[in-house]
Amino acid sequence: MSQDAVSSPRLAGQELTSAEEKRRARLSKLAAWKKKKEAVTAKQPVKFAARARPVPKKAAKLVRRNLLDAETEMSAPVEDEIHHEVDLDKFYESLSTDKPKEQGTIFESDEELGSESDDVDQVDPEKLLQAINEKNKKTVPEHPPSRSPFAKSLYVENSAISELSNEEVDLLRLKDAISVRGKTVRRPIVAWNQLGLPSSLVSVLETLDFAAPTPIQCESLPNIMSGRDLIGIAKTGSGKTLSFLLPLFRHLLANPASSSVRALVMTPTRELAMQIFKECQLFLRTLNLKGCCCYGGQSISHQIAEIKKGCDLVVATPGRLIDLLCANGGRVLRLSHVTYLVLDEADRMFDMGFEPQVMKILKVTRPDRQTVLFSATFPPRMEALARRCLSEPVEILVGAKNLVNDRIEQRFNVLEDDAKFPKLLEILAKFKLVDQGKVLIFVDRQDGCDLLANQLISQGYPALSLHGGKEQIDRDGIITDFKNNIIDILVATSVASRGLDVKDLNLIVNYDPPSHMEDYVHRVGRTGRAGNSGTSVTFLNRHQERSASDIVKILELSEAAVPEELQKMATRFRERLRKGEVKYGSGFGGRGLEKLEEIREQKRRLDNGLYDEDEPQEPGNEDETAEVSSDKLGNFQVEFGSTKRGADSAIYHARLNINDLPQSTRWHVSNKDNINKVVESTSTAITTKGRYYGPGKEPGPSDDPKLYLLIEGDNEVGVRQAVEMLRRGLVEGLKGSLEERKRKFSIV
Ligand SMILES: Nc1ncnc2c1ncn2[C@@H]1O[C@H](COP(=O)(O)OP(=O)(O)OP(=O)(O)O)[C@@H](O)[C@H]1O
Repeated sequence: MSQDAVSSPRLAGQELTSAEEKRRARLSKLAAWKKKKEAVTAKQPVKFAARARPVPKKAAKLVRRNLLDAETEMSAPVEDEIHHEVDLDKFYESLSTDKPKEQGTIFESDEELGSESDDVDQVDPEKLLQAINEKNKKTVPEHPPSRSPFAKSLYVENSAISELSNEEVDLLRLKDAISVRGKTVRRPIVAWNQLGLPSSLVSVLETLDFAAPTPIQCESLPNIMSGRDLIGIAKTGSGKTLSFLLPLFRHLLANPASSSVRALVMTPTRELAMQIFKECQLFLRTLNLKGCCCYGGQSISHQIAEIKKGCDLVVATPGRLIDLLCANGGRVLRLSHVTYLVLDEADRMFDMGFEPQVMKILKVTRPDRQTVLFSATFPPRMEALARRCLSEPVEILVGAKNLVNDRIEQRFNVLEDDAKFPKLLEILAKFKLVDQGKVLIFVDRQDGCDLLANQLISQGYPALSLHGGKEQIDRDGIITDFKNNIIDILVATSVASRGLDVKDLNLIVNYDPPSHMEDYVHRVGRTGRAGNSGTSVTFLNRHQERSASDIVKILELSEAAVPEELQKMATRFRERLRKGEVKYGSGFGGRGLEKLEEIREQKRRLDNGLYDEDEPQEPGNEDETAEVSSDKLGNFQVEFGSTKRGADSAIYHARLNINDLPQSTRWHVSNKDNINKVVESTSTAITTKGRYYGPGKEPGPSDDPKLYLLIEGDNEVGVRQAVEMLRRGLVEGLKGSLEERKRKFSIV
């Protein structure tokens, strides 16, 4: 497709000159979109298939909304939970005006931004790449950090704890399989009253009515309240949130009020940010403090207004936080007074693409701040990165890393794909006979998510679906409805796997097994929380031996029983390992385990014909580093376009040529996990097309084209976001190749 075929998001024939004109055009586009959506919504007849059981009135209404969402959402502007929704749009705007980008414009709302995507397709791909790189170099406005003294050592050990012998302390830790590391680690407490809290915080704890602290709280609270940086790893549902919130509010109380934000909690997802902020409410009310929750998909102007009123605490996702920090030249939000910082679900936070954002944010907080980091899973590769943000941290590990809570009964069904739905119905029927609790069903794709929810509805099980392709307002509403018992079955992608704390959620079904084992731990960890028990059922087909092998490893590490069938699959997989047919590796670390993902990916690529015989098949073995130079970036060619689908709708696409990139970079950008993340976040479909042609080879007129990724979506914003995410993967891949090269040449 040529550049001429590129669709322009501009209104035809109009040359928009002023920002105000452009703004009006965006608003009118948005209004047209909304009108269209309303019209579609009003027209859709809602049909329910024969019901096996009556559907409650309110639930039926919600289910109807769910159905309608599934039908209309494709035309909605899609935003992801963490990404640069505002940044990217600002960037597009800067391209269209061809002026140096001003830092920190205040935008009207995210919706407006979502529809703003001028002119980028008019730009030469190389210029585009160059400009995106420029954007990435953009710095968050810095302000001199506050130098006013603050107190962080706020803990005096209770005499009952001091009197314990070292052996008694060891025994306490042994009981809960706790390991601690670090200089002068505090002894654990065993009761709330050993924390020496001020009466206002005691009254909050009384309201919460938690009889005793959980193991992670026992260990982390004395250390954090002593002012130490801390890495806390504990199972899902073990009370990590209070482990960082209680010291946070203790810290705020102990230090003088300020007109600036003093404490910051960063979380990877919007849902988690909302949930944590909800947990803050009781503290904020009781202590007469102010907080603000900032995440994408919500009106930024509302958040700006809240911040301007003055906030002691901000709970935020990194992408939106950066937007706020840049807004109005840095005059809206400053973090130069932040003395207490939390990174929740830290491993995800450092996951692909988010590290630079987190680092930028950390850079504009006080360097002498206290930083704490919590997660249930923490792959070894994240540790070094995390340590860069903390100073001499105490490390607390409750139980073994990456293990499933032992209050969760883990069941497995090995079955053919077409037997999955009948089995699900059977499980639901049995569950509903004996349990009034809620059910969360995980699938791996957004379309599968809507489909399964609708299939369940047709069988008389009112269900909602939740995934990254839904508008934020719907996502919020769906979670609220699920939490408030309006609906008791939720079908979701892994967007709901982390942090979600829903009472009486007693059954998790992995309708599709998760691709990462960390994700397995988080998914099943939505049940069996706060000392309750729960059940998880995971469906696998007999070809998913690798997943079986990983799960068996988790079960073995957790000292849980391993079902015979699963064991057989794992044994078969390990047998193939021994024969050298596959190599092993997994998210659970260990030097020999690192490469599994790559090997799986390599096989998939071979199956898909991504390599030809001329090309070395083991990534990293060949010396391709000579290829890696900055001018290689010029090969990152993107072609945007659209095809009309009807009078007023179109399918948007982008074609990203990857054939001529270095092999490991191509690998990095197009590996399954990366693609899944992008698809999940942007509601696009991504397919590998064409065929690989080695250096110097070109396709003939009747040959398949060179290898490329085809990104398709119902809205342009999603397609462009997908391209941006892939581009980030590409840059990482290039960096990786260069680092690899450095390593190769520095070892003597
Ligand atoms: N000391 C306690 N006693 C009883 N319940 C508690 C205690 N502390 C926290 N809880 C409750 O336990 C539940 C799980 O806590 P929380 O959400 O903090 O878990 P988590 O470890 O952060 O889980 P995840 O890793 O899945 O995010 C919440 O409903 C919380 O209110």
